[in-house]
Amino acid sequence: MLEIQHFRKTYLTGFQLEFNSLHLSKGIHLIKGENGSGKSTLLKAIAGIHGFEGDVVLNGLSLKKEPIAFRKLVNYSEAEPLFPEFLTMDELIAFVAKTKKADISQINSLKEILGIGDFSQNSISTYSSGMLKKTGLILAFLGNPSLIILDEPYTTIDVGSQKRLTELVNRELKNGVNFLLTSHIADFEEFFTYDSILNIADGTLVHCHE
Ligand SMILES: Nc1ncnc2c1ncn2[C@@H]1O[C@H](COP(=O)(O)OP(=O)(O)OP(=O)(O)O)[C@@H](O)[C@H]1O
Repeated sequence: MLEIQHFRKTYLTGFQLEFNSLHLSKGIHLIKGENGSGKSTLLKAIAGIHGFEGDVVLNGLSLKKEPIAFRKLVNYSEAEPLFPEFLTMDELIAFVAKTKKADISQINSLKEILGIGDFSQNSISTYSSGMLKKTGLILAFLGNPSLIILDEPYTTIDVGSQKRLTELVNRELKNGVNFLLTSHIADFEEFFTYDSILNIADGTLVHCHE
């Protein structure tokens, strides 16, 4: 499903993440690592959000050679999402739904699963951290992505929403969607049957088990 070749990302601060190759099969994969180890850095690179050396290939499509087609297949939810404060969730959803070709029934279903209610009509400036996270999560499921990247999806959302999010991920897995996740929650590894677990430490990435 996903191939990463000759990956290197260096920040001006001196932090570097580097590995030669990674192959992930279809399914769901977990990336673990201590604070500051580089999990978000890797996810943002795979999502095509920031530059890096090397290439990422999803279902045969190269991020470097076919960036627009690649990005159409990948959806991403940030660990701590930030959105323009003057917009409402509904306006953000409408914009992303258009680019991702999502229909109204999918939007309504995602809003119900995450317990949004009428809150989506309010401007983002009024949102709690949980509501901000839910906004990012809804955007990440819109359309028909091949890969959904969720960075710390369970942080800040309530227990009921966590449970329904787990059911949603499992449902989409059955529909053939692939997932790449990170989490700090201790019992998170029990939530899913992972196809592989990876660990980032000392500036590199290794498979823990498959
Ligand atoms: N835009 C940036 N510019 C410079 N350094 C950065 C930038 N983003 C991240 N870093 C640094 O890169 C390293 C890895 O950060 P990253 O956010 O990828 O870690 P993480 O594993 O996701 O951490 P956490 O578990 O705390 O979310 C850290 O040392 C961080 O300070």
